[in-house]
Amino acid sequence: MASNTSLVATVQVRDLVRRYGDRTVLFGMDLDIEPGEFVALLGKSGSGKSTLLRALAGLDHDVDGSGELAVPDNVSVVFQDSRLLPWAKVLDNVVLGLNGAEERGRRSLDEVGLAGRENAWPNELSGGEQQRVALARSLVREPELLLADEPFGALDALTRLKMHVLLRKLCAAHQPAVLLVTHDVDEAIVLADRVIVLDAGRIVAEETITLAAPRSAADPGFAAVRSRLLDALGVSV
Ligand SMILES: Nc1ncnc2c1ncn2[C@@H]1O[C@H](COP(=O)(O)OP(=O)(O)OP(=O)(O)O)[C@@H](O)[C@H]1O
Repeated sequence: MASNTSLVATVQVRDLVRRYGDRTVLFGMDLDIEPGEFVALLGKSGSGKSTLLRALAGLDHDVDGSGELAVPDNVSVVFQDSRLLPWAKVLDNVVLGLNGAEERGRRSLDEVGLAGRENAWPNELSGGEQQRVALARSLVREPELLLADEPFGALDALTRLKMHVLLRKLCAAHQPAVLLVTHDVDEAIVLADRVIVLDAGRIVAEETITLAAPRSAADPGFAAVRSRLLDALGVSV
């Protein structure tokens, strides 16, 4: 018998307006993110990307605005800096606030390639390793929605590429819906199912990425998507 259950979007944003004082930075935004969908958000500096992410994370109590937001209860956020507690060891950072989750925490550390580092202090890890811990801390909570604000922005190019591979693997395993804020057009194309371009608080372009895996910048299809996105960003090459 055919099922008539319809897919309910994990994120529903309707007519979202956000203002700092008398300055409007999001102008009536609409956005749906489906379960397990990976959406990347591109935009120039100041276009409103972090404001949108903070609204979805419920971290924007200081901002005026209106509109409707539906997000799941179980949301994890990863920022550019890992925000690990310096006085807690790696495993304790991962399972902070979760009772009896040590075994799950160990498995998460294993998944991000940090088995054996459970008892290290955060300052004994490289920047890339600290971001791996931040990912483990998010994913151990099995979020329905993962919000990531430039999570690889502070990493060197090689580490960033390794983190792309890791994030794809983790998303395939855990299937959260993802909203990734990034300045990096290639990162967006490599990782996302859909890329959205924001300009001055409005969505000005959207691309569904259908390139076959592994996605390579050498692929002509990749170059075509990149060129359209750069156009939308107002960058001529
Ligand atoms: N707390 C705040 N008070 C006043 N204005 C703010 C505040 N936070 C952000 N803004 C302004 O809102 C606009 C959008 O900021 P937002 O941080 O969302 O942009 P962004 O696209 O994430 O930029 P970036 O890529 O540089 O991080 C910017 O012009 C910024 O100056």
